[in-house]
Amino acid sequence: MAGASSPPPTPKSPKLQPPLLERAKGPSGLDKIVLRDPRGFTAEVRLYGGQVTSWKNEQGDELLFVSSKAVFKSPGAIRGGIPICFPQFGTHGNLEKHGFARNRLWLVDDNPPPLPVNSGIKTYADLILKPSEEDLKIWPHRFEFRLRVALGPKGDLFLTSRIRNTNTDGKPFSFTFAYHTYFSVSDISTY
Ligand SMILES: O=P(O)(O)OC[C@H]1O[C@@H](O)[C@H](O)[C@@H](O)[C@@H]1O
Repeated sequence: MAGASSPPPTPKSPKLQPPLLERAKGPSGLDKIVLRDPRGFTAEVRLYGGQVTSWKNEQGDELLFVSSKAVFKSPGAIRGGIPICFPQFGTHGNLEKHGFARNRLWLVDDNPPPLPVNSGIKTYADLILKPSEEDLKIWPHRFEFRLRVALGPKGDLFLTSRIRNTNTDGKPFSFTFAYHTYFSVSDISTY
């Protein structure tokens, strides 16, 4: 029809090539996603905790620390990598230390709302955490926590967190949050 204009296309994130993203099993049989960048960097994110537990450069050097005694199953938290402290950091509230997100099973987010496209990012994975009915008993706020883990063009690791209030009554809530990074160091005595 003359004069009609169609809406601009919604920007789409680049589609992942299957070899770059792989679902795999961790030491305790838990699902993890392995991200492989064509340039040789890799990262692993576990559904348990939405926790990044490995980040390697193109030489295969591990950049994160994970304790050899780490336990990868409920109800504990994985000691190492990048635990996500939410909805409480440390003991700043009445919840268990560092909140419960780090010891919940996250899901793969198959349909995340778009994020600004960074053309240098070829590999990323999206996870989502929503509270269970049990969680709502200890923290009565409905939310969607979306996490994108991405490898950038120089091997940088990008974590993008989006937390949405889905309370049906629109009631606001506050929270504290941290990426509790455990970086690998060659000699702790020099730090
Ligand atoms: O021992 P958690 O509960 O995994 O917490 C990890 C660390 O969290 C930090 O905030 C504390 O200062 C450390 O003492 C603690 O080791």
